[in-house]
Amino acid sequence: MNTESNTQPVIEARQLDLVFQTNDGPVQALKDVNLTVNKGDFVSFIGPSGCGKTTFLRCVAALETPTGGELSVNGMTPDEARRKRAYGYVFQAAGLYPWRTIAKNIKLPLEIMGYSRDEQESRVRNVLELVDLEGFGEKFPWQLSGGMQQRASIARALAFDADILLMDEPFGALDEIVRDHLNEQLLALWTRTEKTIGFVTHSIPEAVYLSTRIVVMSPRPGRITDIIDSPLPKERPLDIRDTPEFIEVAHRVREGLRAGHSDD
Ligand SMILES: Nc1ncnc2c1ncn2[C@@H]1O[C@H](COP(=O)(O)OP(=O)(O)OP(=O)(O)O)[C@@H](O)[C@H]1O
Repeated sequence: MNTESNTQPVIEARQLDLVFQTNDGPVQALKDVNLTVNKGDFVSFIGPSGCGKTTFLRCVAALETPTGGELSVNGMTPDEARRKRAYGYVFQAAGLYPWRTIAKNIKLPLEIMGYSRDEQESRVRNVLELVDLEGFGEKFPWQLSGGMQQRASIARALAFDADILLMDEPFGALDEIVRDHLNEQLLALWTRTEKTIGFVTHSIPEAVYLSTRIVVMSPRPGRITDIIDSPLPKERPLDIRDTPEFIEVAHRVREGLRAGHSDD
């Protein structure tokens, strides 16, 4: 693999702050967040509820505006990056329209953007194949299992072929066996497409299994307590979770989470 492409910054946050003004006073959701995500990284954000994981992802997607510091996405402001369709966003709930088929759900943003019919068709075929849902385009969301719906929503996020994929706890609501399977498929997709992925999770094994870097966060105010570069190889069968290397990384994440708590 080309190591140069690995050090090309895609997301850069410097001294990022975000304070929400609420009726109960200001809430500091992010404080002094410094992070560089390089091209092709798989970065997980882990931390207790309220530590700012979603807020950080939403800042990258220009859905929130930081109140301090700097943030760039592909060398642009998040707003510019959004206009250039630099990323796809996957939410915790699949969020598919029940009255549209899977193919038509994936097509919707492409229709809005004015892609030709042929282009829409070929993109839908492509992304359905990427998430292993060939042949399901004409089904309605309710005809698919929860895991398949989530894969369809990943397909929709991939339809623009953006090189960044932002995923906010996409598998949080699924049972462990389905989640394991989706984790394997997501890794295969990441290897195949070389996308840069930002992934929010509450699960230590999920973060360690998937990531090249793990960002451990703590709440009140939301900040980064540790950034772990994973020593695990890119090729990861599920049973890598039983190896000493995996257990050691998981241990460090747990320590980071504990350290964040003791500062409360
Ligand atoms: N629009 C908003 N207005 C006011 N406060 C907000 C808003 N969005 C988030 N917050 C607050 O900012 C903090 C960070 O929230 P955020 O959702 O980013 O945390 P999180 O780590 O993603 O949590 P979870 O794991 O529960 O999803 C929390 O204290 C939350 O209540």
